[in-house]
Amino acid sequence: MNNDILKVLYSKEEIDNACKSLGNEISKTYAGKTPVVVGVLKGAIFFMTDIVRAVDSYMQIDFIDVSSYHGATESSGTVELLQDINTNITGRDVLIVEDIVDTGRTLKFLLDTFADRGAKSIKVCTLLDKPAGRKVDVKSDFTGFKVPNEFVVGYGLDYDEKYRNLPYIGVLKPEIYANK
Ligand SMILES: O=P(O)(O)OC[C@H]1O[C@H](OP(=O)(O)OP(=O)(O)O)[C@H](O)[C@@H]1O
Ligand code: HPA
Repeated sequence: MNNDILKVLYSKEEIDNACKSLGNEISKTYAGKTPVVVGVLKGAIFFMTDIVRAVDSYMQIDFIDVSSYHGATESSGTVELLQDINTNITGRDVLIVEDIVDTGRTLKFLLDTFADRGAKSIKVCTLLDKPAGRKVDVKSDFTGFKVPNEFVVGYGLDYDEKYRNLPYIGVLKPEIYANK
């Protein structure tokens, strides 16, 4: 599996450090509050479990499962809601935890959905931001790393459902997806 990786962008140690520093920022922002922290499945699974443990604040956690890539390196353009949260977020402070913001379509869908439900505030924490991929105008409040315009995998991020279990984030060799 490691042979499919062109280069490592962020090691496990760099990711751990980013989680610590984001956790400190988030703790300050939510001091005295009890946000609902929503992890976006499946990509954000590992980041979510690391980030919530780095935050010193009362919180509720929940998960939402959305999908738009379907085995490709380009967004299908349509965000499908596969599984909703169980928490009533009306009047609540919501923190969305994402692995990556690329076109921004997934995040826009989530921001609109949670705003329609009457969230008191909505903030976004993403490990990776790929500004060159943006198709819709959305922004993250807490960002780990800005990544170049390349398809990245590992630490939850997949290509065709593979590579999520890599402990680091790397760039996939183009021949892996070119031959599909
Ligand atoms: O900014 P965007 O272009 O919308 O891309 C970002 C989204 O794409 C990926 O999810 P995907 O749809 O691949 O589902 P997954 O998390 O289950 O892999 C990723 O986990 C983000 O949620
Ligand atoms: O670069 C990426 N890698 C994996 N999943 C993604 N979803 C959006 N962009 C990416």
